[in-house]
Amino acid sequence: MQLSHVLNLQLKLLQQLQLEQTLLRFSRFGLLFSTKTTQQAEEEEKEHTLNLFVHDKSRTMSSDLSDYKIIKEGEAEILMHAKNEVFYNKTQVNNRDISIAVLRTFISKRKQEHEAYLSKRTKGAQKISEIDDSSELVKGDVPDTTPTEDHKSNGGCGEEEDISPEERCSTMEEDSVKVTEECSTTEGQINLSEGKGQRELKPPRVLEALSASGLRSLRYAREVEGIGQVVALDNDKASVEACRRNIKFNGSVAVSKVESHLADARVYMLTHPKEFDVVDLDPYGSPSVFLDSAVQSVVDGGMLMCTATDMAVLCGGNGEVCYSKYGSYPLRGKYCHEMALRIVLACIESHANRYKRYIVPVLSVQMDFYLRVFVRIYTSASAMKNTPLKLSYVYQCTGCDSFHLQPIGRTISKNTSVRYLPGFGPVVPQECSDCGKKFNMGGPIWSAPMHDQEWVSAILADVKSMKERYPAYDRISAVLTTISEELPDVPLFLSLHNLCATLKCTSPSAIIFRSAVINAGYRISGSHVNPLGLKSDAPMEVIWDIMRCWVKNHPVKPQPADQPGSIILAKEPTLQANFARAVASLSKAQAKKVARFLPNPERHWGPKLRAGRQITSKHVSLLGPEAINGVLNQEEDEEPNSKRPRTEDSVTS
Ligand SMILES: C[S@@+](CC[C@H](N)C(=O)[O-])C[C@H]1O[C@@H](n2cnc3c(N)ncnc32)[C@H](O)[C@@H]1O
Ligand SMILES: [Zn+2]
Repeated sequence: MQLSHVLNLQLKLLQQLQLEQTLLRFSRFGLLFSTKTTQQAEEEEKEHTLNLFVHDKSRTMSSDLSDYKIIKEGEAEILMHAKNEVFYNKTQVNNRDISIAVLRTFISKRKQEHEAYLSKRTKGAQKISEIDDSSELVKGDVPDTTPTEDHKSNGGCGEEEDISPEERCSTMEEDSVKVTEECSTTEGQINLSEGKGQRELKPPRVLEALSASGLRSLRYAREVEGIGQVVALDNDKASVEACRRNIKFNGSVAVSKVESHLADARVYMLTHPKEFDVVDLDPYGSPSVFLDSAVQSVVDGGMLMCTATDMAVLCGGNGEVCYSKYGSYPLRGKYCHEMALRIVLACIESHANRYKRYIVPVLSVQMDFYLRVFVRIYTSASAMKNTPLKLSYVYQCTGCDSFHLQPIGRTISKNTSVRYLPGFGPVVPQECSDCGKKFNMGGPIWSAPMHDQEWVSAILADVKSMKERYPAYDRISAVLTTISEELPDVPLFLSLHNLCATLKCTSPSAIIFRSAVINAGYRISGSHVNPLGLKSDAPMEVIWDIMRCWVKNHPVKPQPADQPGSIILAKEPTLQANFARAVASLSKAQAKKVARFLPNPERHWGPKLRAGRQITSKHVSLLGPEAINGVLNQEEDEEPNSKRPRTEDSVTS
């Protein structure tokens, strides 16, 4: 809707309400105590904001209202300058919708955990009281189990003693600790109100560290029930100005909940340690420079939400750049988008470990042109020792599609103690046992689960229960459905097309291949990052045996003997593959014909540049070739789709 049209409507409304103008007003933009309906009051607030905006001489943008339009996403509305469309990136609606869904689930889980904590404490208190009664103590001697304000909470650790978990853990031997994790924070336990165990659970405080025009913060404040204060930061003056205007434009709920600051997010987060239940990082490009301060700003049991749009870097375009930013080497396999997720998770874990903290991923999504991870953060020097068990290097064969994971650490358990040791290696010989070629080594990556399937089900159920509240419902429910069916304990995936390209054979259908894997006694699933990706716990030699059997029935043309495919096919299979269709060869969603992958809703569905910058071919690493092609093709006035590569996203299930 045009802004002038909105203004006209609002002015008409104002004339009708002239008599009511003398009604009490608590603050310029605050609550109205009047006979007006809430909607009328909100409309008036908007008009007031617009008037102030028009007469405000200090703003940096044009005062011609026709230069602005109102953008509505979810329940939030923002004013956007026509010349600065970077203030609104429509493609990020999926990102914001998923974040809202995770936030809703976080609030409900946090409440459940708090209730469980309280009931545990009450039972504990009763027990102590019984013991004390039986030992004939006077009433006043019964210890008070209510956590005090001064008590140092560690998400449940160290509640009984006035000793920090760090202190407790530092008294332990270096590589041998009790299995009973005295210091570890039970996953799922939460910080109670800013690190101080309290009976009352305060609404969660959210920090949107890189907020731009504040759309995300406004959506959080207006759409997520039970949310507390939302702090929106940006180091760009025009963005903060826009954000403040938008807060006012969104009425009293937004005004009371969202505050905007001009600040460098890194400084702000460092100076607000363990203060926010949720920290949201949504940068242009890489989040790497924000991670160290972000992991420190989250309360124990709180959540870090983090976007990365530098997919070209994370996917191996410039391996050395990725290493410098994230501390991991990417590989250019078909699984590179999942590897990107796992590189970011490993990087966050590494920053968390510096502060005796560790992460528990609840959801990791790669979609459109970016990735987004949602991890909870806990403090425990003891649990942190498990980090090397959750990280692996990846050996990727340069000749065939084989890959192998090399865990960084291992443990030996004896009675009640665990010894932490370096991993055995190498897990592969110098030359690939399938095709004889050498390996590239990438990583380290996060090789533990990157989603918590219980969370995924809860998020999906929540999304389905309020379809109309998610503008990107179709897309996010499809992605969440596919994630809910991913094998949780199998990092990375195979590409059936690549296997066939190596052997130069025709491809079996996914159902036939899946059946053969299942019939051989292994598990197999899809992957949300690639409609053609197949996750399986079957070892590579089993996969190649299945393919050898397939080629026996579907012969290939003779190839030079030194080709990887020829070397693989020269060996006889030790396993007799059974291609009979297995019941589980279709996932539940596939069987029910539930959408798992959706095409992009429109052309040029991609990222945007910082305010004021023009897209050129130099931006390929930030935006990806698709977006670049789109813009450059448009510039050249060519048919925009003519040069665009067909993306995997555009394949429907
Ligand atoms: C991609 S935009 C954020 C979009 C927003 N989260 C949303 O959903 O609409 C990234 C923002 O980060 C801001 N930014 C970059 N570096 C920053 C820093 N060090 N501190 C604070 N803000 C920063 C930029 O000015 C920009 O507005
Ligand atoms: Zn090989």
